Amino acid sequence: MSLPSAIHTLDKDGQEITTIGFERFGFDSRVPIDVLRSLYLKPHYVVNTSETKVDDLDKEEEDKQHAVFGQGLNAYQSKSIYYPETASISYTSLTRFPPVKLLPPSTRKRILVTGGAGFVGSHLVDRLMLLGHEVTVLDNFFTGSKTSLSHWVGHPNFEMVRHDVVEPFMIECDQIYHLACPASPTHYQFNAVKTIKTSFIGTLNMLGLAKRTKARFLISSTSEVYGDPEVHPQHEDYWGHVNPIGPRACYDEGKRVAETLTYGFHRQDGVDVRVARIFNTYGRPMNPNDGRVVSNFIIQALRGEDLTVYGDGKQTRSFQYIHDLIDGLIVLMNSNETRPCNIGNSDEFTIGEFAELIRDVVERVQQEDGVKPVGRVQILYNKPMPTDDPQKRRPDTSRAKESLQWQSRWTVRMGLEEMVRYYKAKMAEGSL
Ligand SMILES: O=c1ccn([C@@H]2O[C@H](COP(=O)(O)OP(=O)(O)O[C@H]3OC[C@@H](O)[C@H](O)[C@H]3O)[C@@H](O)[C@H]2O)c(=O)[nH]1
Repeated sequence: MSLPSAIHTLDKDGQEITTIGFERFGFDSRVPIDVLRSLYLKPHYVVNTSETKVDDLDKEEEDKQHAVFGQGLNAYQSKSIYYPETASISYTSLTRFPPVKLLPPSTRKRILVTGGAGFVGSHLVDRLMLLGHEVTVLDNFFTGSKTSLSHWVGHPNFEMVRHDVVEPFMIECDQIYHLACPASPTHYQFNAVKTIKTSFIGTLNMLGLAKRTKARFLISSTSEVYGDPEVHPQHEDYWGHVNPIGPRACYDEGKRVAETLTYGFHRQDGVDVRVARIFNTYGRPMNPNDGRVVSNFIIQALRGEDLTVYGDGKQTRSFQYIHDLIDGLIVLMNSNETRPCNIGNSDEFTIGEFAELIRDVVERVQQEDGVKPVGRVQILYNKPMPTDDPQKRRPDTSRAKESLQWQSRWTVRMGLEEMVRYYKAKMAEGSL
């Protein structure tokens, strides 16, 4: 089989990205990008009809799709085979796990990741596993999915537990990445009381665990703690402008109280803490139905539907690709920085400009793949602005630069191209 040409990704300085991660603060987080892609860009479903045999699909279509991203690397994924005639599905298991680093016990860490089956969590877990650590994932699967980590199930370094962090959990560990909480406005507003309970009680439980085990504790906070900011760009010293009773408050105020708790345990009990304030992040496997702007616009453009901008489209956001965020989280965890740290990309767009960029990227990818456009999708400005939607948002990342020597490497366009290709492949499979 002839392989489609591999994707070359250039960073902001025009250098090809072949490896992700850094060696910093005595912790080496580098892994080849192709190995990571072979895990997260693999199509999930193979559709099996009476005309096609599963074996043919495995060898031909799936490997071809996969090779675009993985440069011919073997796929380390279980498969989900869908039989439309009987509306049933069968799952295959792995015969071999992706190779992980062999670390001596002195450097191998026992790491707990709450929300590890979610969008950010699953990328973090892939990275920590490949680096050779022992990883335990807690997830209640409200927004996370088991399939995002199915390639690790059964691995001796990996455990996945269905658990809701609002209940206490006991385990011996060295580091805790506490990510559990729905993050898209649609999901976190679905059950506001549950969201604030997750941030408050869930964080209280995990800090209690960190205190008992003396584990280092990192919480994923958010740019939403700045609310609808009156200071631009947002530096960590800015206290924010949040409506405490509005529809976003369950998330904003939940994360603010989670930060307060974190520093309470730090001052009172000496818990070793790290606080990442995460700005808008995108990438696969962002839930295509979670309502966030990046997945909405990409899917609309791929389907030939008009793009729905809320309000006048003059509100701004700054989007970072998932790999930059994971680099930032790992560097922060292993640094000595105990103050809150913004992790984001400072390239700022109005949402109107961003809609144009996505339309452009989708058209370019379609052209490269020889797809004839039926017509140009339109950008519509006739939807109401959601209540309390922040008017502008851009991180001041000077603290991360100075203290972590971290800054984003991915251009927004490069990340979007990878994501567009992934969703396009999923649509071609019929699984989106
Ligand atoms: O279809 C859409 C979706 C969204 N939007 C707009 O696009 C902007 C971004 O919206 P998103 O829902 O993607 O994300 P928001 O910035 O509102 O919230 C996010 O903030 C940071 C993170 O903590 C969370 O991921 C999320 O809460 C908003 O102004 C929104 O009104 C559209 O114009 N059209």
